[in-house]
Amino acid sequence: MENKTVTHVLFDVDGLLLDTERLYTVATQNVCDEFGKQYTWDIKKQVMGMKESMSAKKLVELLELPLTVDEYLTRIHKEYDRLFPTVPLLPGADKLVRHLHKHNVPIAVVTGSNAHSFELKTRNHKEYFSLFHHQVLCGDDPDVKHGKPHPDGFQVGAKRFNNPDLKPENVLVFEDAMNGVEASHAAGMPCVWIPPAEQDKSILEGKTELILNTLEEFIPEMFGLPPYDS
Ligand SMILES: O=c1[nH]cc([C@@H]2O[C@H](COP(=O)(O)O)[C@@H](O)[C@H]2O)c(=O)[nH]1
Ligand SMILES: [Mg+2]
Repeated sequence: MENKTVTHVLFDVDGLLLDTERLYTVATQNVCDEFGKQYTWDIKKQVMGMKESMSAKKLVELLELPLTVDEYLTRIHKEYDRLFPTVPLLPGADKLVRHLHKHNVPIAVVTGSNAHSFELKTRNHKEYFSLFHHQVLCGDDPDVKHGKPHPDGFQVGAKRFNNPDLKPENVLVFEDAMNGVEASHAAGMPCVWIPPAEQDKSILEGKTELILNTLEEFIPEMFGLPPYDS
C-alpha cells in the first residue's frame, strides 16, 4: 500500500525505537515472582503503550497481585532503575531517524512513559533524542488527558509541530503496540505497525497502512518521504 502524502512523522518509543519491551517483561516478571504469578503475553499485550499509572492499575488487577497500585509502583520502579539505563536502540532506529532529520522532515516522539522513566531510558542516547522536534510524555503531560489507546497523545504530538495547515493524514505514526495503533487510528493518522513476534497480526486489519518486522524494512519513498542515499 502506498501513501505519498506524509510530511511529518511521530515515533513511539518503547519496543519501537528502544529495546525496552524486553526489559518491561523482565521487570514485571521479577515483581510477579514474589507472588508466584506469570506475566503472560495475553496480559502484556493489553497494557503495552498505556500511561504508566494506567498500566500499573490494570496489571495489579489482571495479575491479581496482593498489592496496592502504589506498592506495585514502588517495586517496579526499583526494577526500572536497574534495567533501563543500558537499553540499546532497536535495528533501523538510528538510520531512519538520522535520515529524516538530515532531510529536514519534522519528527517527534509520543510515548506512554512519564518524565522519570523517559530520563532513565534515554540517559545513554541524549544526542539521538535531541534530533526530535519535541517529545510528548503521555505519563505526565498536562495536555494528554487520556493515554493510548485514546488519540490524545498523537493529537498533541501533531499540534506541537506548530503548523496550522498540518492534517492528521499527513502525519505518519510508527508503533509496536496494539494500544498505539488504536490511538493513531482514532487520531486519523496512517500507521506503520512493527508488532512483537508473539502478536496476532490480523487483529487490527484496516487500522494500519503497513506491517513490518523491523524498522530496517521501511522504504521512505513509499510514503512520499526522501529515499535513503543507498
Ligand atoms: O510490559 C509492559 N510494556 C509496556 C508498558 C507501558 O507501556 C508504555 C510503553 O510506552 P510507548 O508508548 O513508548 O511504547 C510504558 O511506558 C508503560 O507505561 C507496561 O506497563 N508494561
Ligand atoms: Mg511501544
